[in-house]
Amino acid sequence: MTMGTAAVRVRGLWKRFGQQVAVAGVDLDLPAGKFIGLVGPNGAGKTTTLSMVTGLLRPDQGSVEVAGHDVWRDPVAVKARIGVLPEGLRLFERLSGRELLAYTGRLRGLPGDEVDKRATQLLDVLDLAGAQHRLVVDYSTGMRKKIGLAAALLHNPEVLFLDEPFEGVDPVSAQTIRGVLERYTGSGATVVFSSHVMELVESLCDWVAVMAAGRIRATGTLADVRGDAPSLQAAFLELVGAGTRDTASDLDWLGGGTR
Ligand SMILES: Nc1ncnc2c1ncn2[C@@H]1O[C@H](COP(=O)(O)OP(=O)(O)OP(=O)(O)O)[C@@H](O)[C@H]1O
Repeated sequence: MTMGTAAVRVRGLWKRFGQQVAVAGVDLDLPAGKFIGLVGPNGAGKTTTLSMVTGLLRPDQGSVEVAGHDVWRDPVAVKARIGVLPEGLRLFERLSGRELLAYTGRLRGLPGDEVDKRATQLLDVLDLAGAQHRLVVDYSTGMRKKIGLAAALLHNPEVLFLDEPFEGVDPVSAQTIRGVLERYTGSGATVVFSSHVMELVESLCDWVAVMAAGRIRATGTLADVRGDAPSLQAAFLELVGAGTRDTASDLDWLGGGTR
């Protein structure tokens, strides 16, 4: 894939769960080689969108292309080119971290010695070398994110999708993950990650898509989306119209007063 082409191209994407419309007609072009943040409040539809984009959830309507291939017509081509760290990551709990990477690498069709080499480096960079022979079931939340990230990177994907990768991760591990991702995008790969933490997106991303109530509300470079607002957070609150409600008056019983 050449620079300048879209890493992800979404057209007319819809998903309903019963009465609930989770994704309401999303169109999105995400440029290759960027660090991209998909931001929005809880329930905006980020996870549902990423699940459909990565071939984990079938859309009601619409199309998705990743790295030039249609996700639903050509799933094998797409899955070979992407890495995914899903929300609520499920791992093989009774494997050690090292075994999990070995298994993932072989599933990806990599030769055994290459898997060993890459696994050793990833475990080292992600500060998991000391825990590599412990079972995944005994890993902490942050360690699980890191081993999940290692598994998603092992085959050197063109596009990496991360759903809330920093949730439950301590600042030191977050810095480590960040370093790995920056190096990876620096080499021309694309990272798409979802988050509701604006400061994080602002400090990491060069491109953002703002989502609310199942729709894309703004998309573009960080500077474009931020506009004249002092921060992405402020721009975001303006976009989704959440800055005006006086929440304090709704909770007048909270603190002090009657119990
Ligand atoms: N499997 C499901 N069944 C029913 N409703 C669902 C399902 N998955 C998502 N939803 C609903 O769709 C909407 C979008 O959810 P989604 O998880 O995509 O949001 P999100 O932006 O990822 O939120 P968060 O930041 O809280 O993870 C929500 O109203 C949610 O309740």
